[in-house]
Amino acid sequence: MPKDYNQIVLSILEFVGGRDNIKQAAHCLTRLRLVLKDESQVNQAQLDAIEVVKGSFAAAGIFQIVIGAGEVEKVYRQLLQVTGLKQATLADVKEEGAAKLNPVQRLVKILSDIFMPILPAIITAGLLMGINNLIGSKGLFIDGKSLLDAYPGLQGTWDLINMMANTSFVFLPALVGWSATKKFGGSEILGIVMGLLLVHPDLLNGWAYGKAAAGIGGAKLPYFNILGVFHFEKVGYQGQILPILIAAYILSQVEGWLKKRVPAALQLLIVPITTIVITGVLALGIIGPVTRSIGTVLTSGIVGIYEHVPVLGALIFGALYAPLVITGMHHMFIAVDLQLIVQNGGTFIWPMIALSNIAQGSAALAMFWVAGNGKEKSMASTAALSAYAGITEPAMFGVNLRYRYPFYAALTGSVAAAIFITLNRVLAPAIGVGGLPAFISIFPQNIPMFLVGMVIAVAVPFLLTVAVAKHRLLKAGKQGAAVME
Ligand SMILES: OC[C@H]1O[C@H](O[C@H]2O[C@H](CO)[C@@H](O)[C@H](O)[C@H]2O)[C@H](O)[C@@H](O)[C@@H]1O
Repeated sequence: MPKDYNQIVLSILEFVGGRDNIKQAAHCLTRLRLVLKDESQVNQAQLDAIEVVKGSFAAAGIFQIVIGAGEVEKVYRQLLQVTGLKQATLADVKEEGAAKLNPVQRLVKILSDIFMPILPAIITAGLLMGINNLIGSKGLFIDGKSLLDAYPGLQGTWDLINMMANTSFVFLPALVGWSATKKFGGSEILGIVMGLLLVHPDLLNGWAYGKAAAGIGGAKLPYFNILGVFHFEKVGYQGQILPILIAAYILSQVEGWLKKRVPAALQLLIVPITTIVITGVLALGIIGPVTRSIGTVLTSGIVGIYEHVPVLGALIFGALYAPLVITGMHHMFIAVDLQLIVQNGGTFIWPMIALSNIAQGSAALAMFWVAGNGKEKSMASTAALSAYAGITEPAMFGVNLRYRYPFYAALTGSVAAAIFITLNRVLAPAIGVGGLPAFISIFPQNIPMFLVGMVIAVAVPFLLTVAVAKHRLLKAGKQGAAVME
């Protein structure tokens, strides 16, 4: 029987507090996103019981109703018709939602919004680095030798892959500069220039900073001497994110301030050059050195937790990462990962992220195994595949959260795997695909322990989910329905 979308919309309206409680409405691929005046008016139990609703939650100031791909547009169209609300874009709704956040939530959201667009570049680097690791590691395929030692003809290919892999890391400030100025409302091209300035070849390469600062082997820090009055370090910020984040914010402010004051006819002549010179001097003279020190302190703090209370850290992260993905704020961890890679030589966070994603995939796979009907089965298999490739939303919203127990099983597996790899000091030199291919982006000497972690992340959620499903079947004595309740 065809669905009555008019009735569905009327029910949704009733349980979100009526038409008057909705400020704005948009939709994404699977969810209806509402900015509500008062979220306490929502009757969530009744809302979730509506035929097409697969779940609902509030995150980042937006009330999200999971409906599913294809169907959500129909509900949205009907909602606009019934309520007379104006069509809004996701960006409009996000902006409106952000106004409701507290300062910490807002900061997390800003970081997430900045790092999400550069993810493809970073993952490409992680995958290429992984391939290079495999070719260059001794004893991985041949006793005491790397593939490179055994087949020297691979050297040229290895060098080329290495260069491609490094590119996003060496020029990371330019990527962040683009994304951050975009977020802060400045000119993206000036953000890119500012990022490139911070890694200019005339500056001492940032990777050599420690050696030069400590005077190892007679190395010295070079300085800019500005008219004999100011002296500041002539050092680059390769792979660093804090200096460009702050510089991009200041650049956007300076540019915005100037644009409001300089007559339109003179703007191109005056605004970009003044913006770049002011921000460039501040970036190299103050922001860079200060944020380098802040970065060192923050990294030491995170590494300190990892060193002193590894189990607690892994437990919290393993359990909270997936819920954070639900809110969409998880991309801020890219910033933490990058900071750890540059200052700690590797990240212990991203390997846990990959295992958390795998755990969600395995719970969905178990639902595929136990699901009775064709539609549920196909949904669960597609969702599991997607999570194994690093994208967990279909598994979480489409399967695991709908039935809850697979989600808890996935969290249990994620925690167990996170504790295991943390105790075994698994580190990654880069961020790769956070799913089954993740192992190639782990330091070669840590790959065996990471693979054990992967087995845990696959087996625990799968077995737990199947066990609970079978238990429900036994209790209910009928196929399908009990599993899917
Ligand atoms: O943090 C690096 C990872 O980023 C992506 O995964 C994360 O975002 C996905 C989309 O929101 C989400 O489904 C996943 O659970 C998050 O870990 C990327 O897909 C991963 O490959 C990458 O390692």
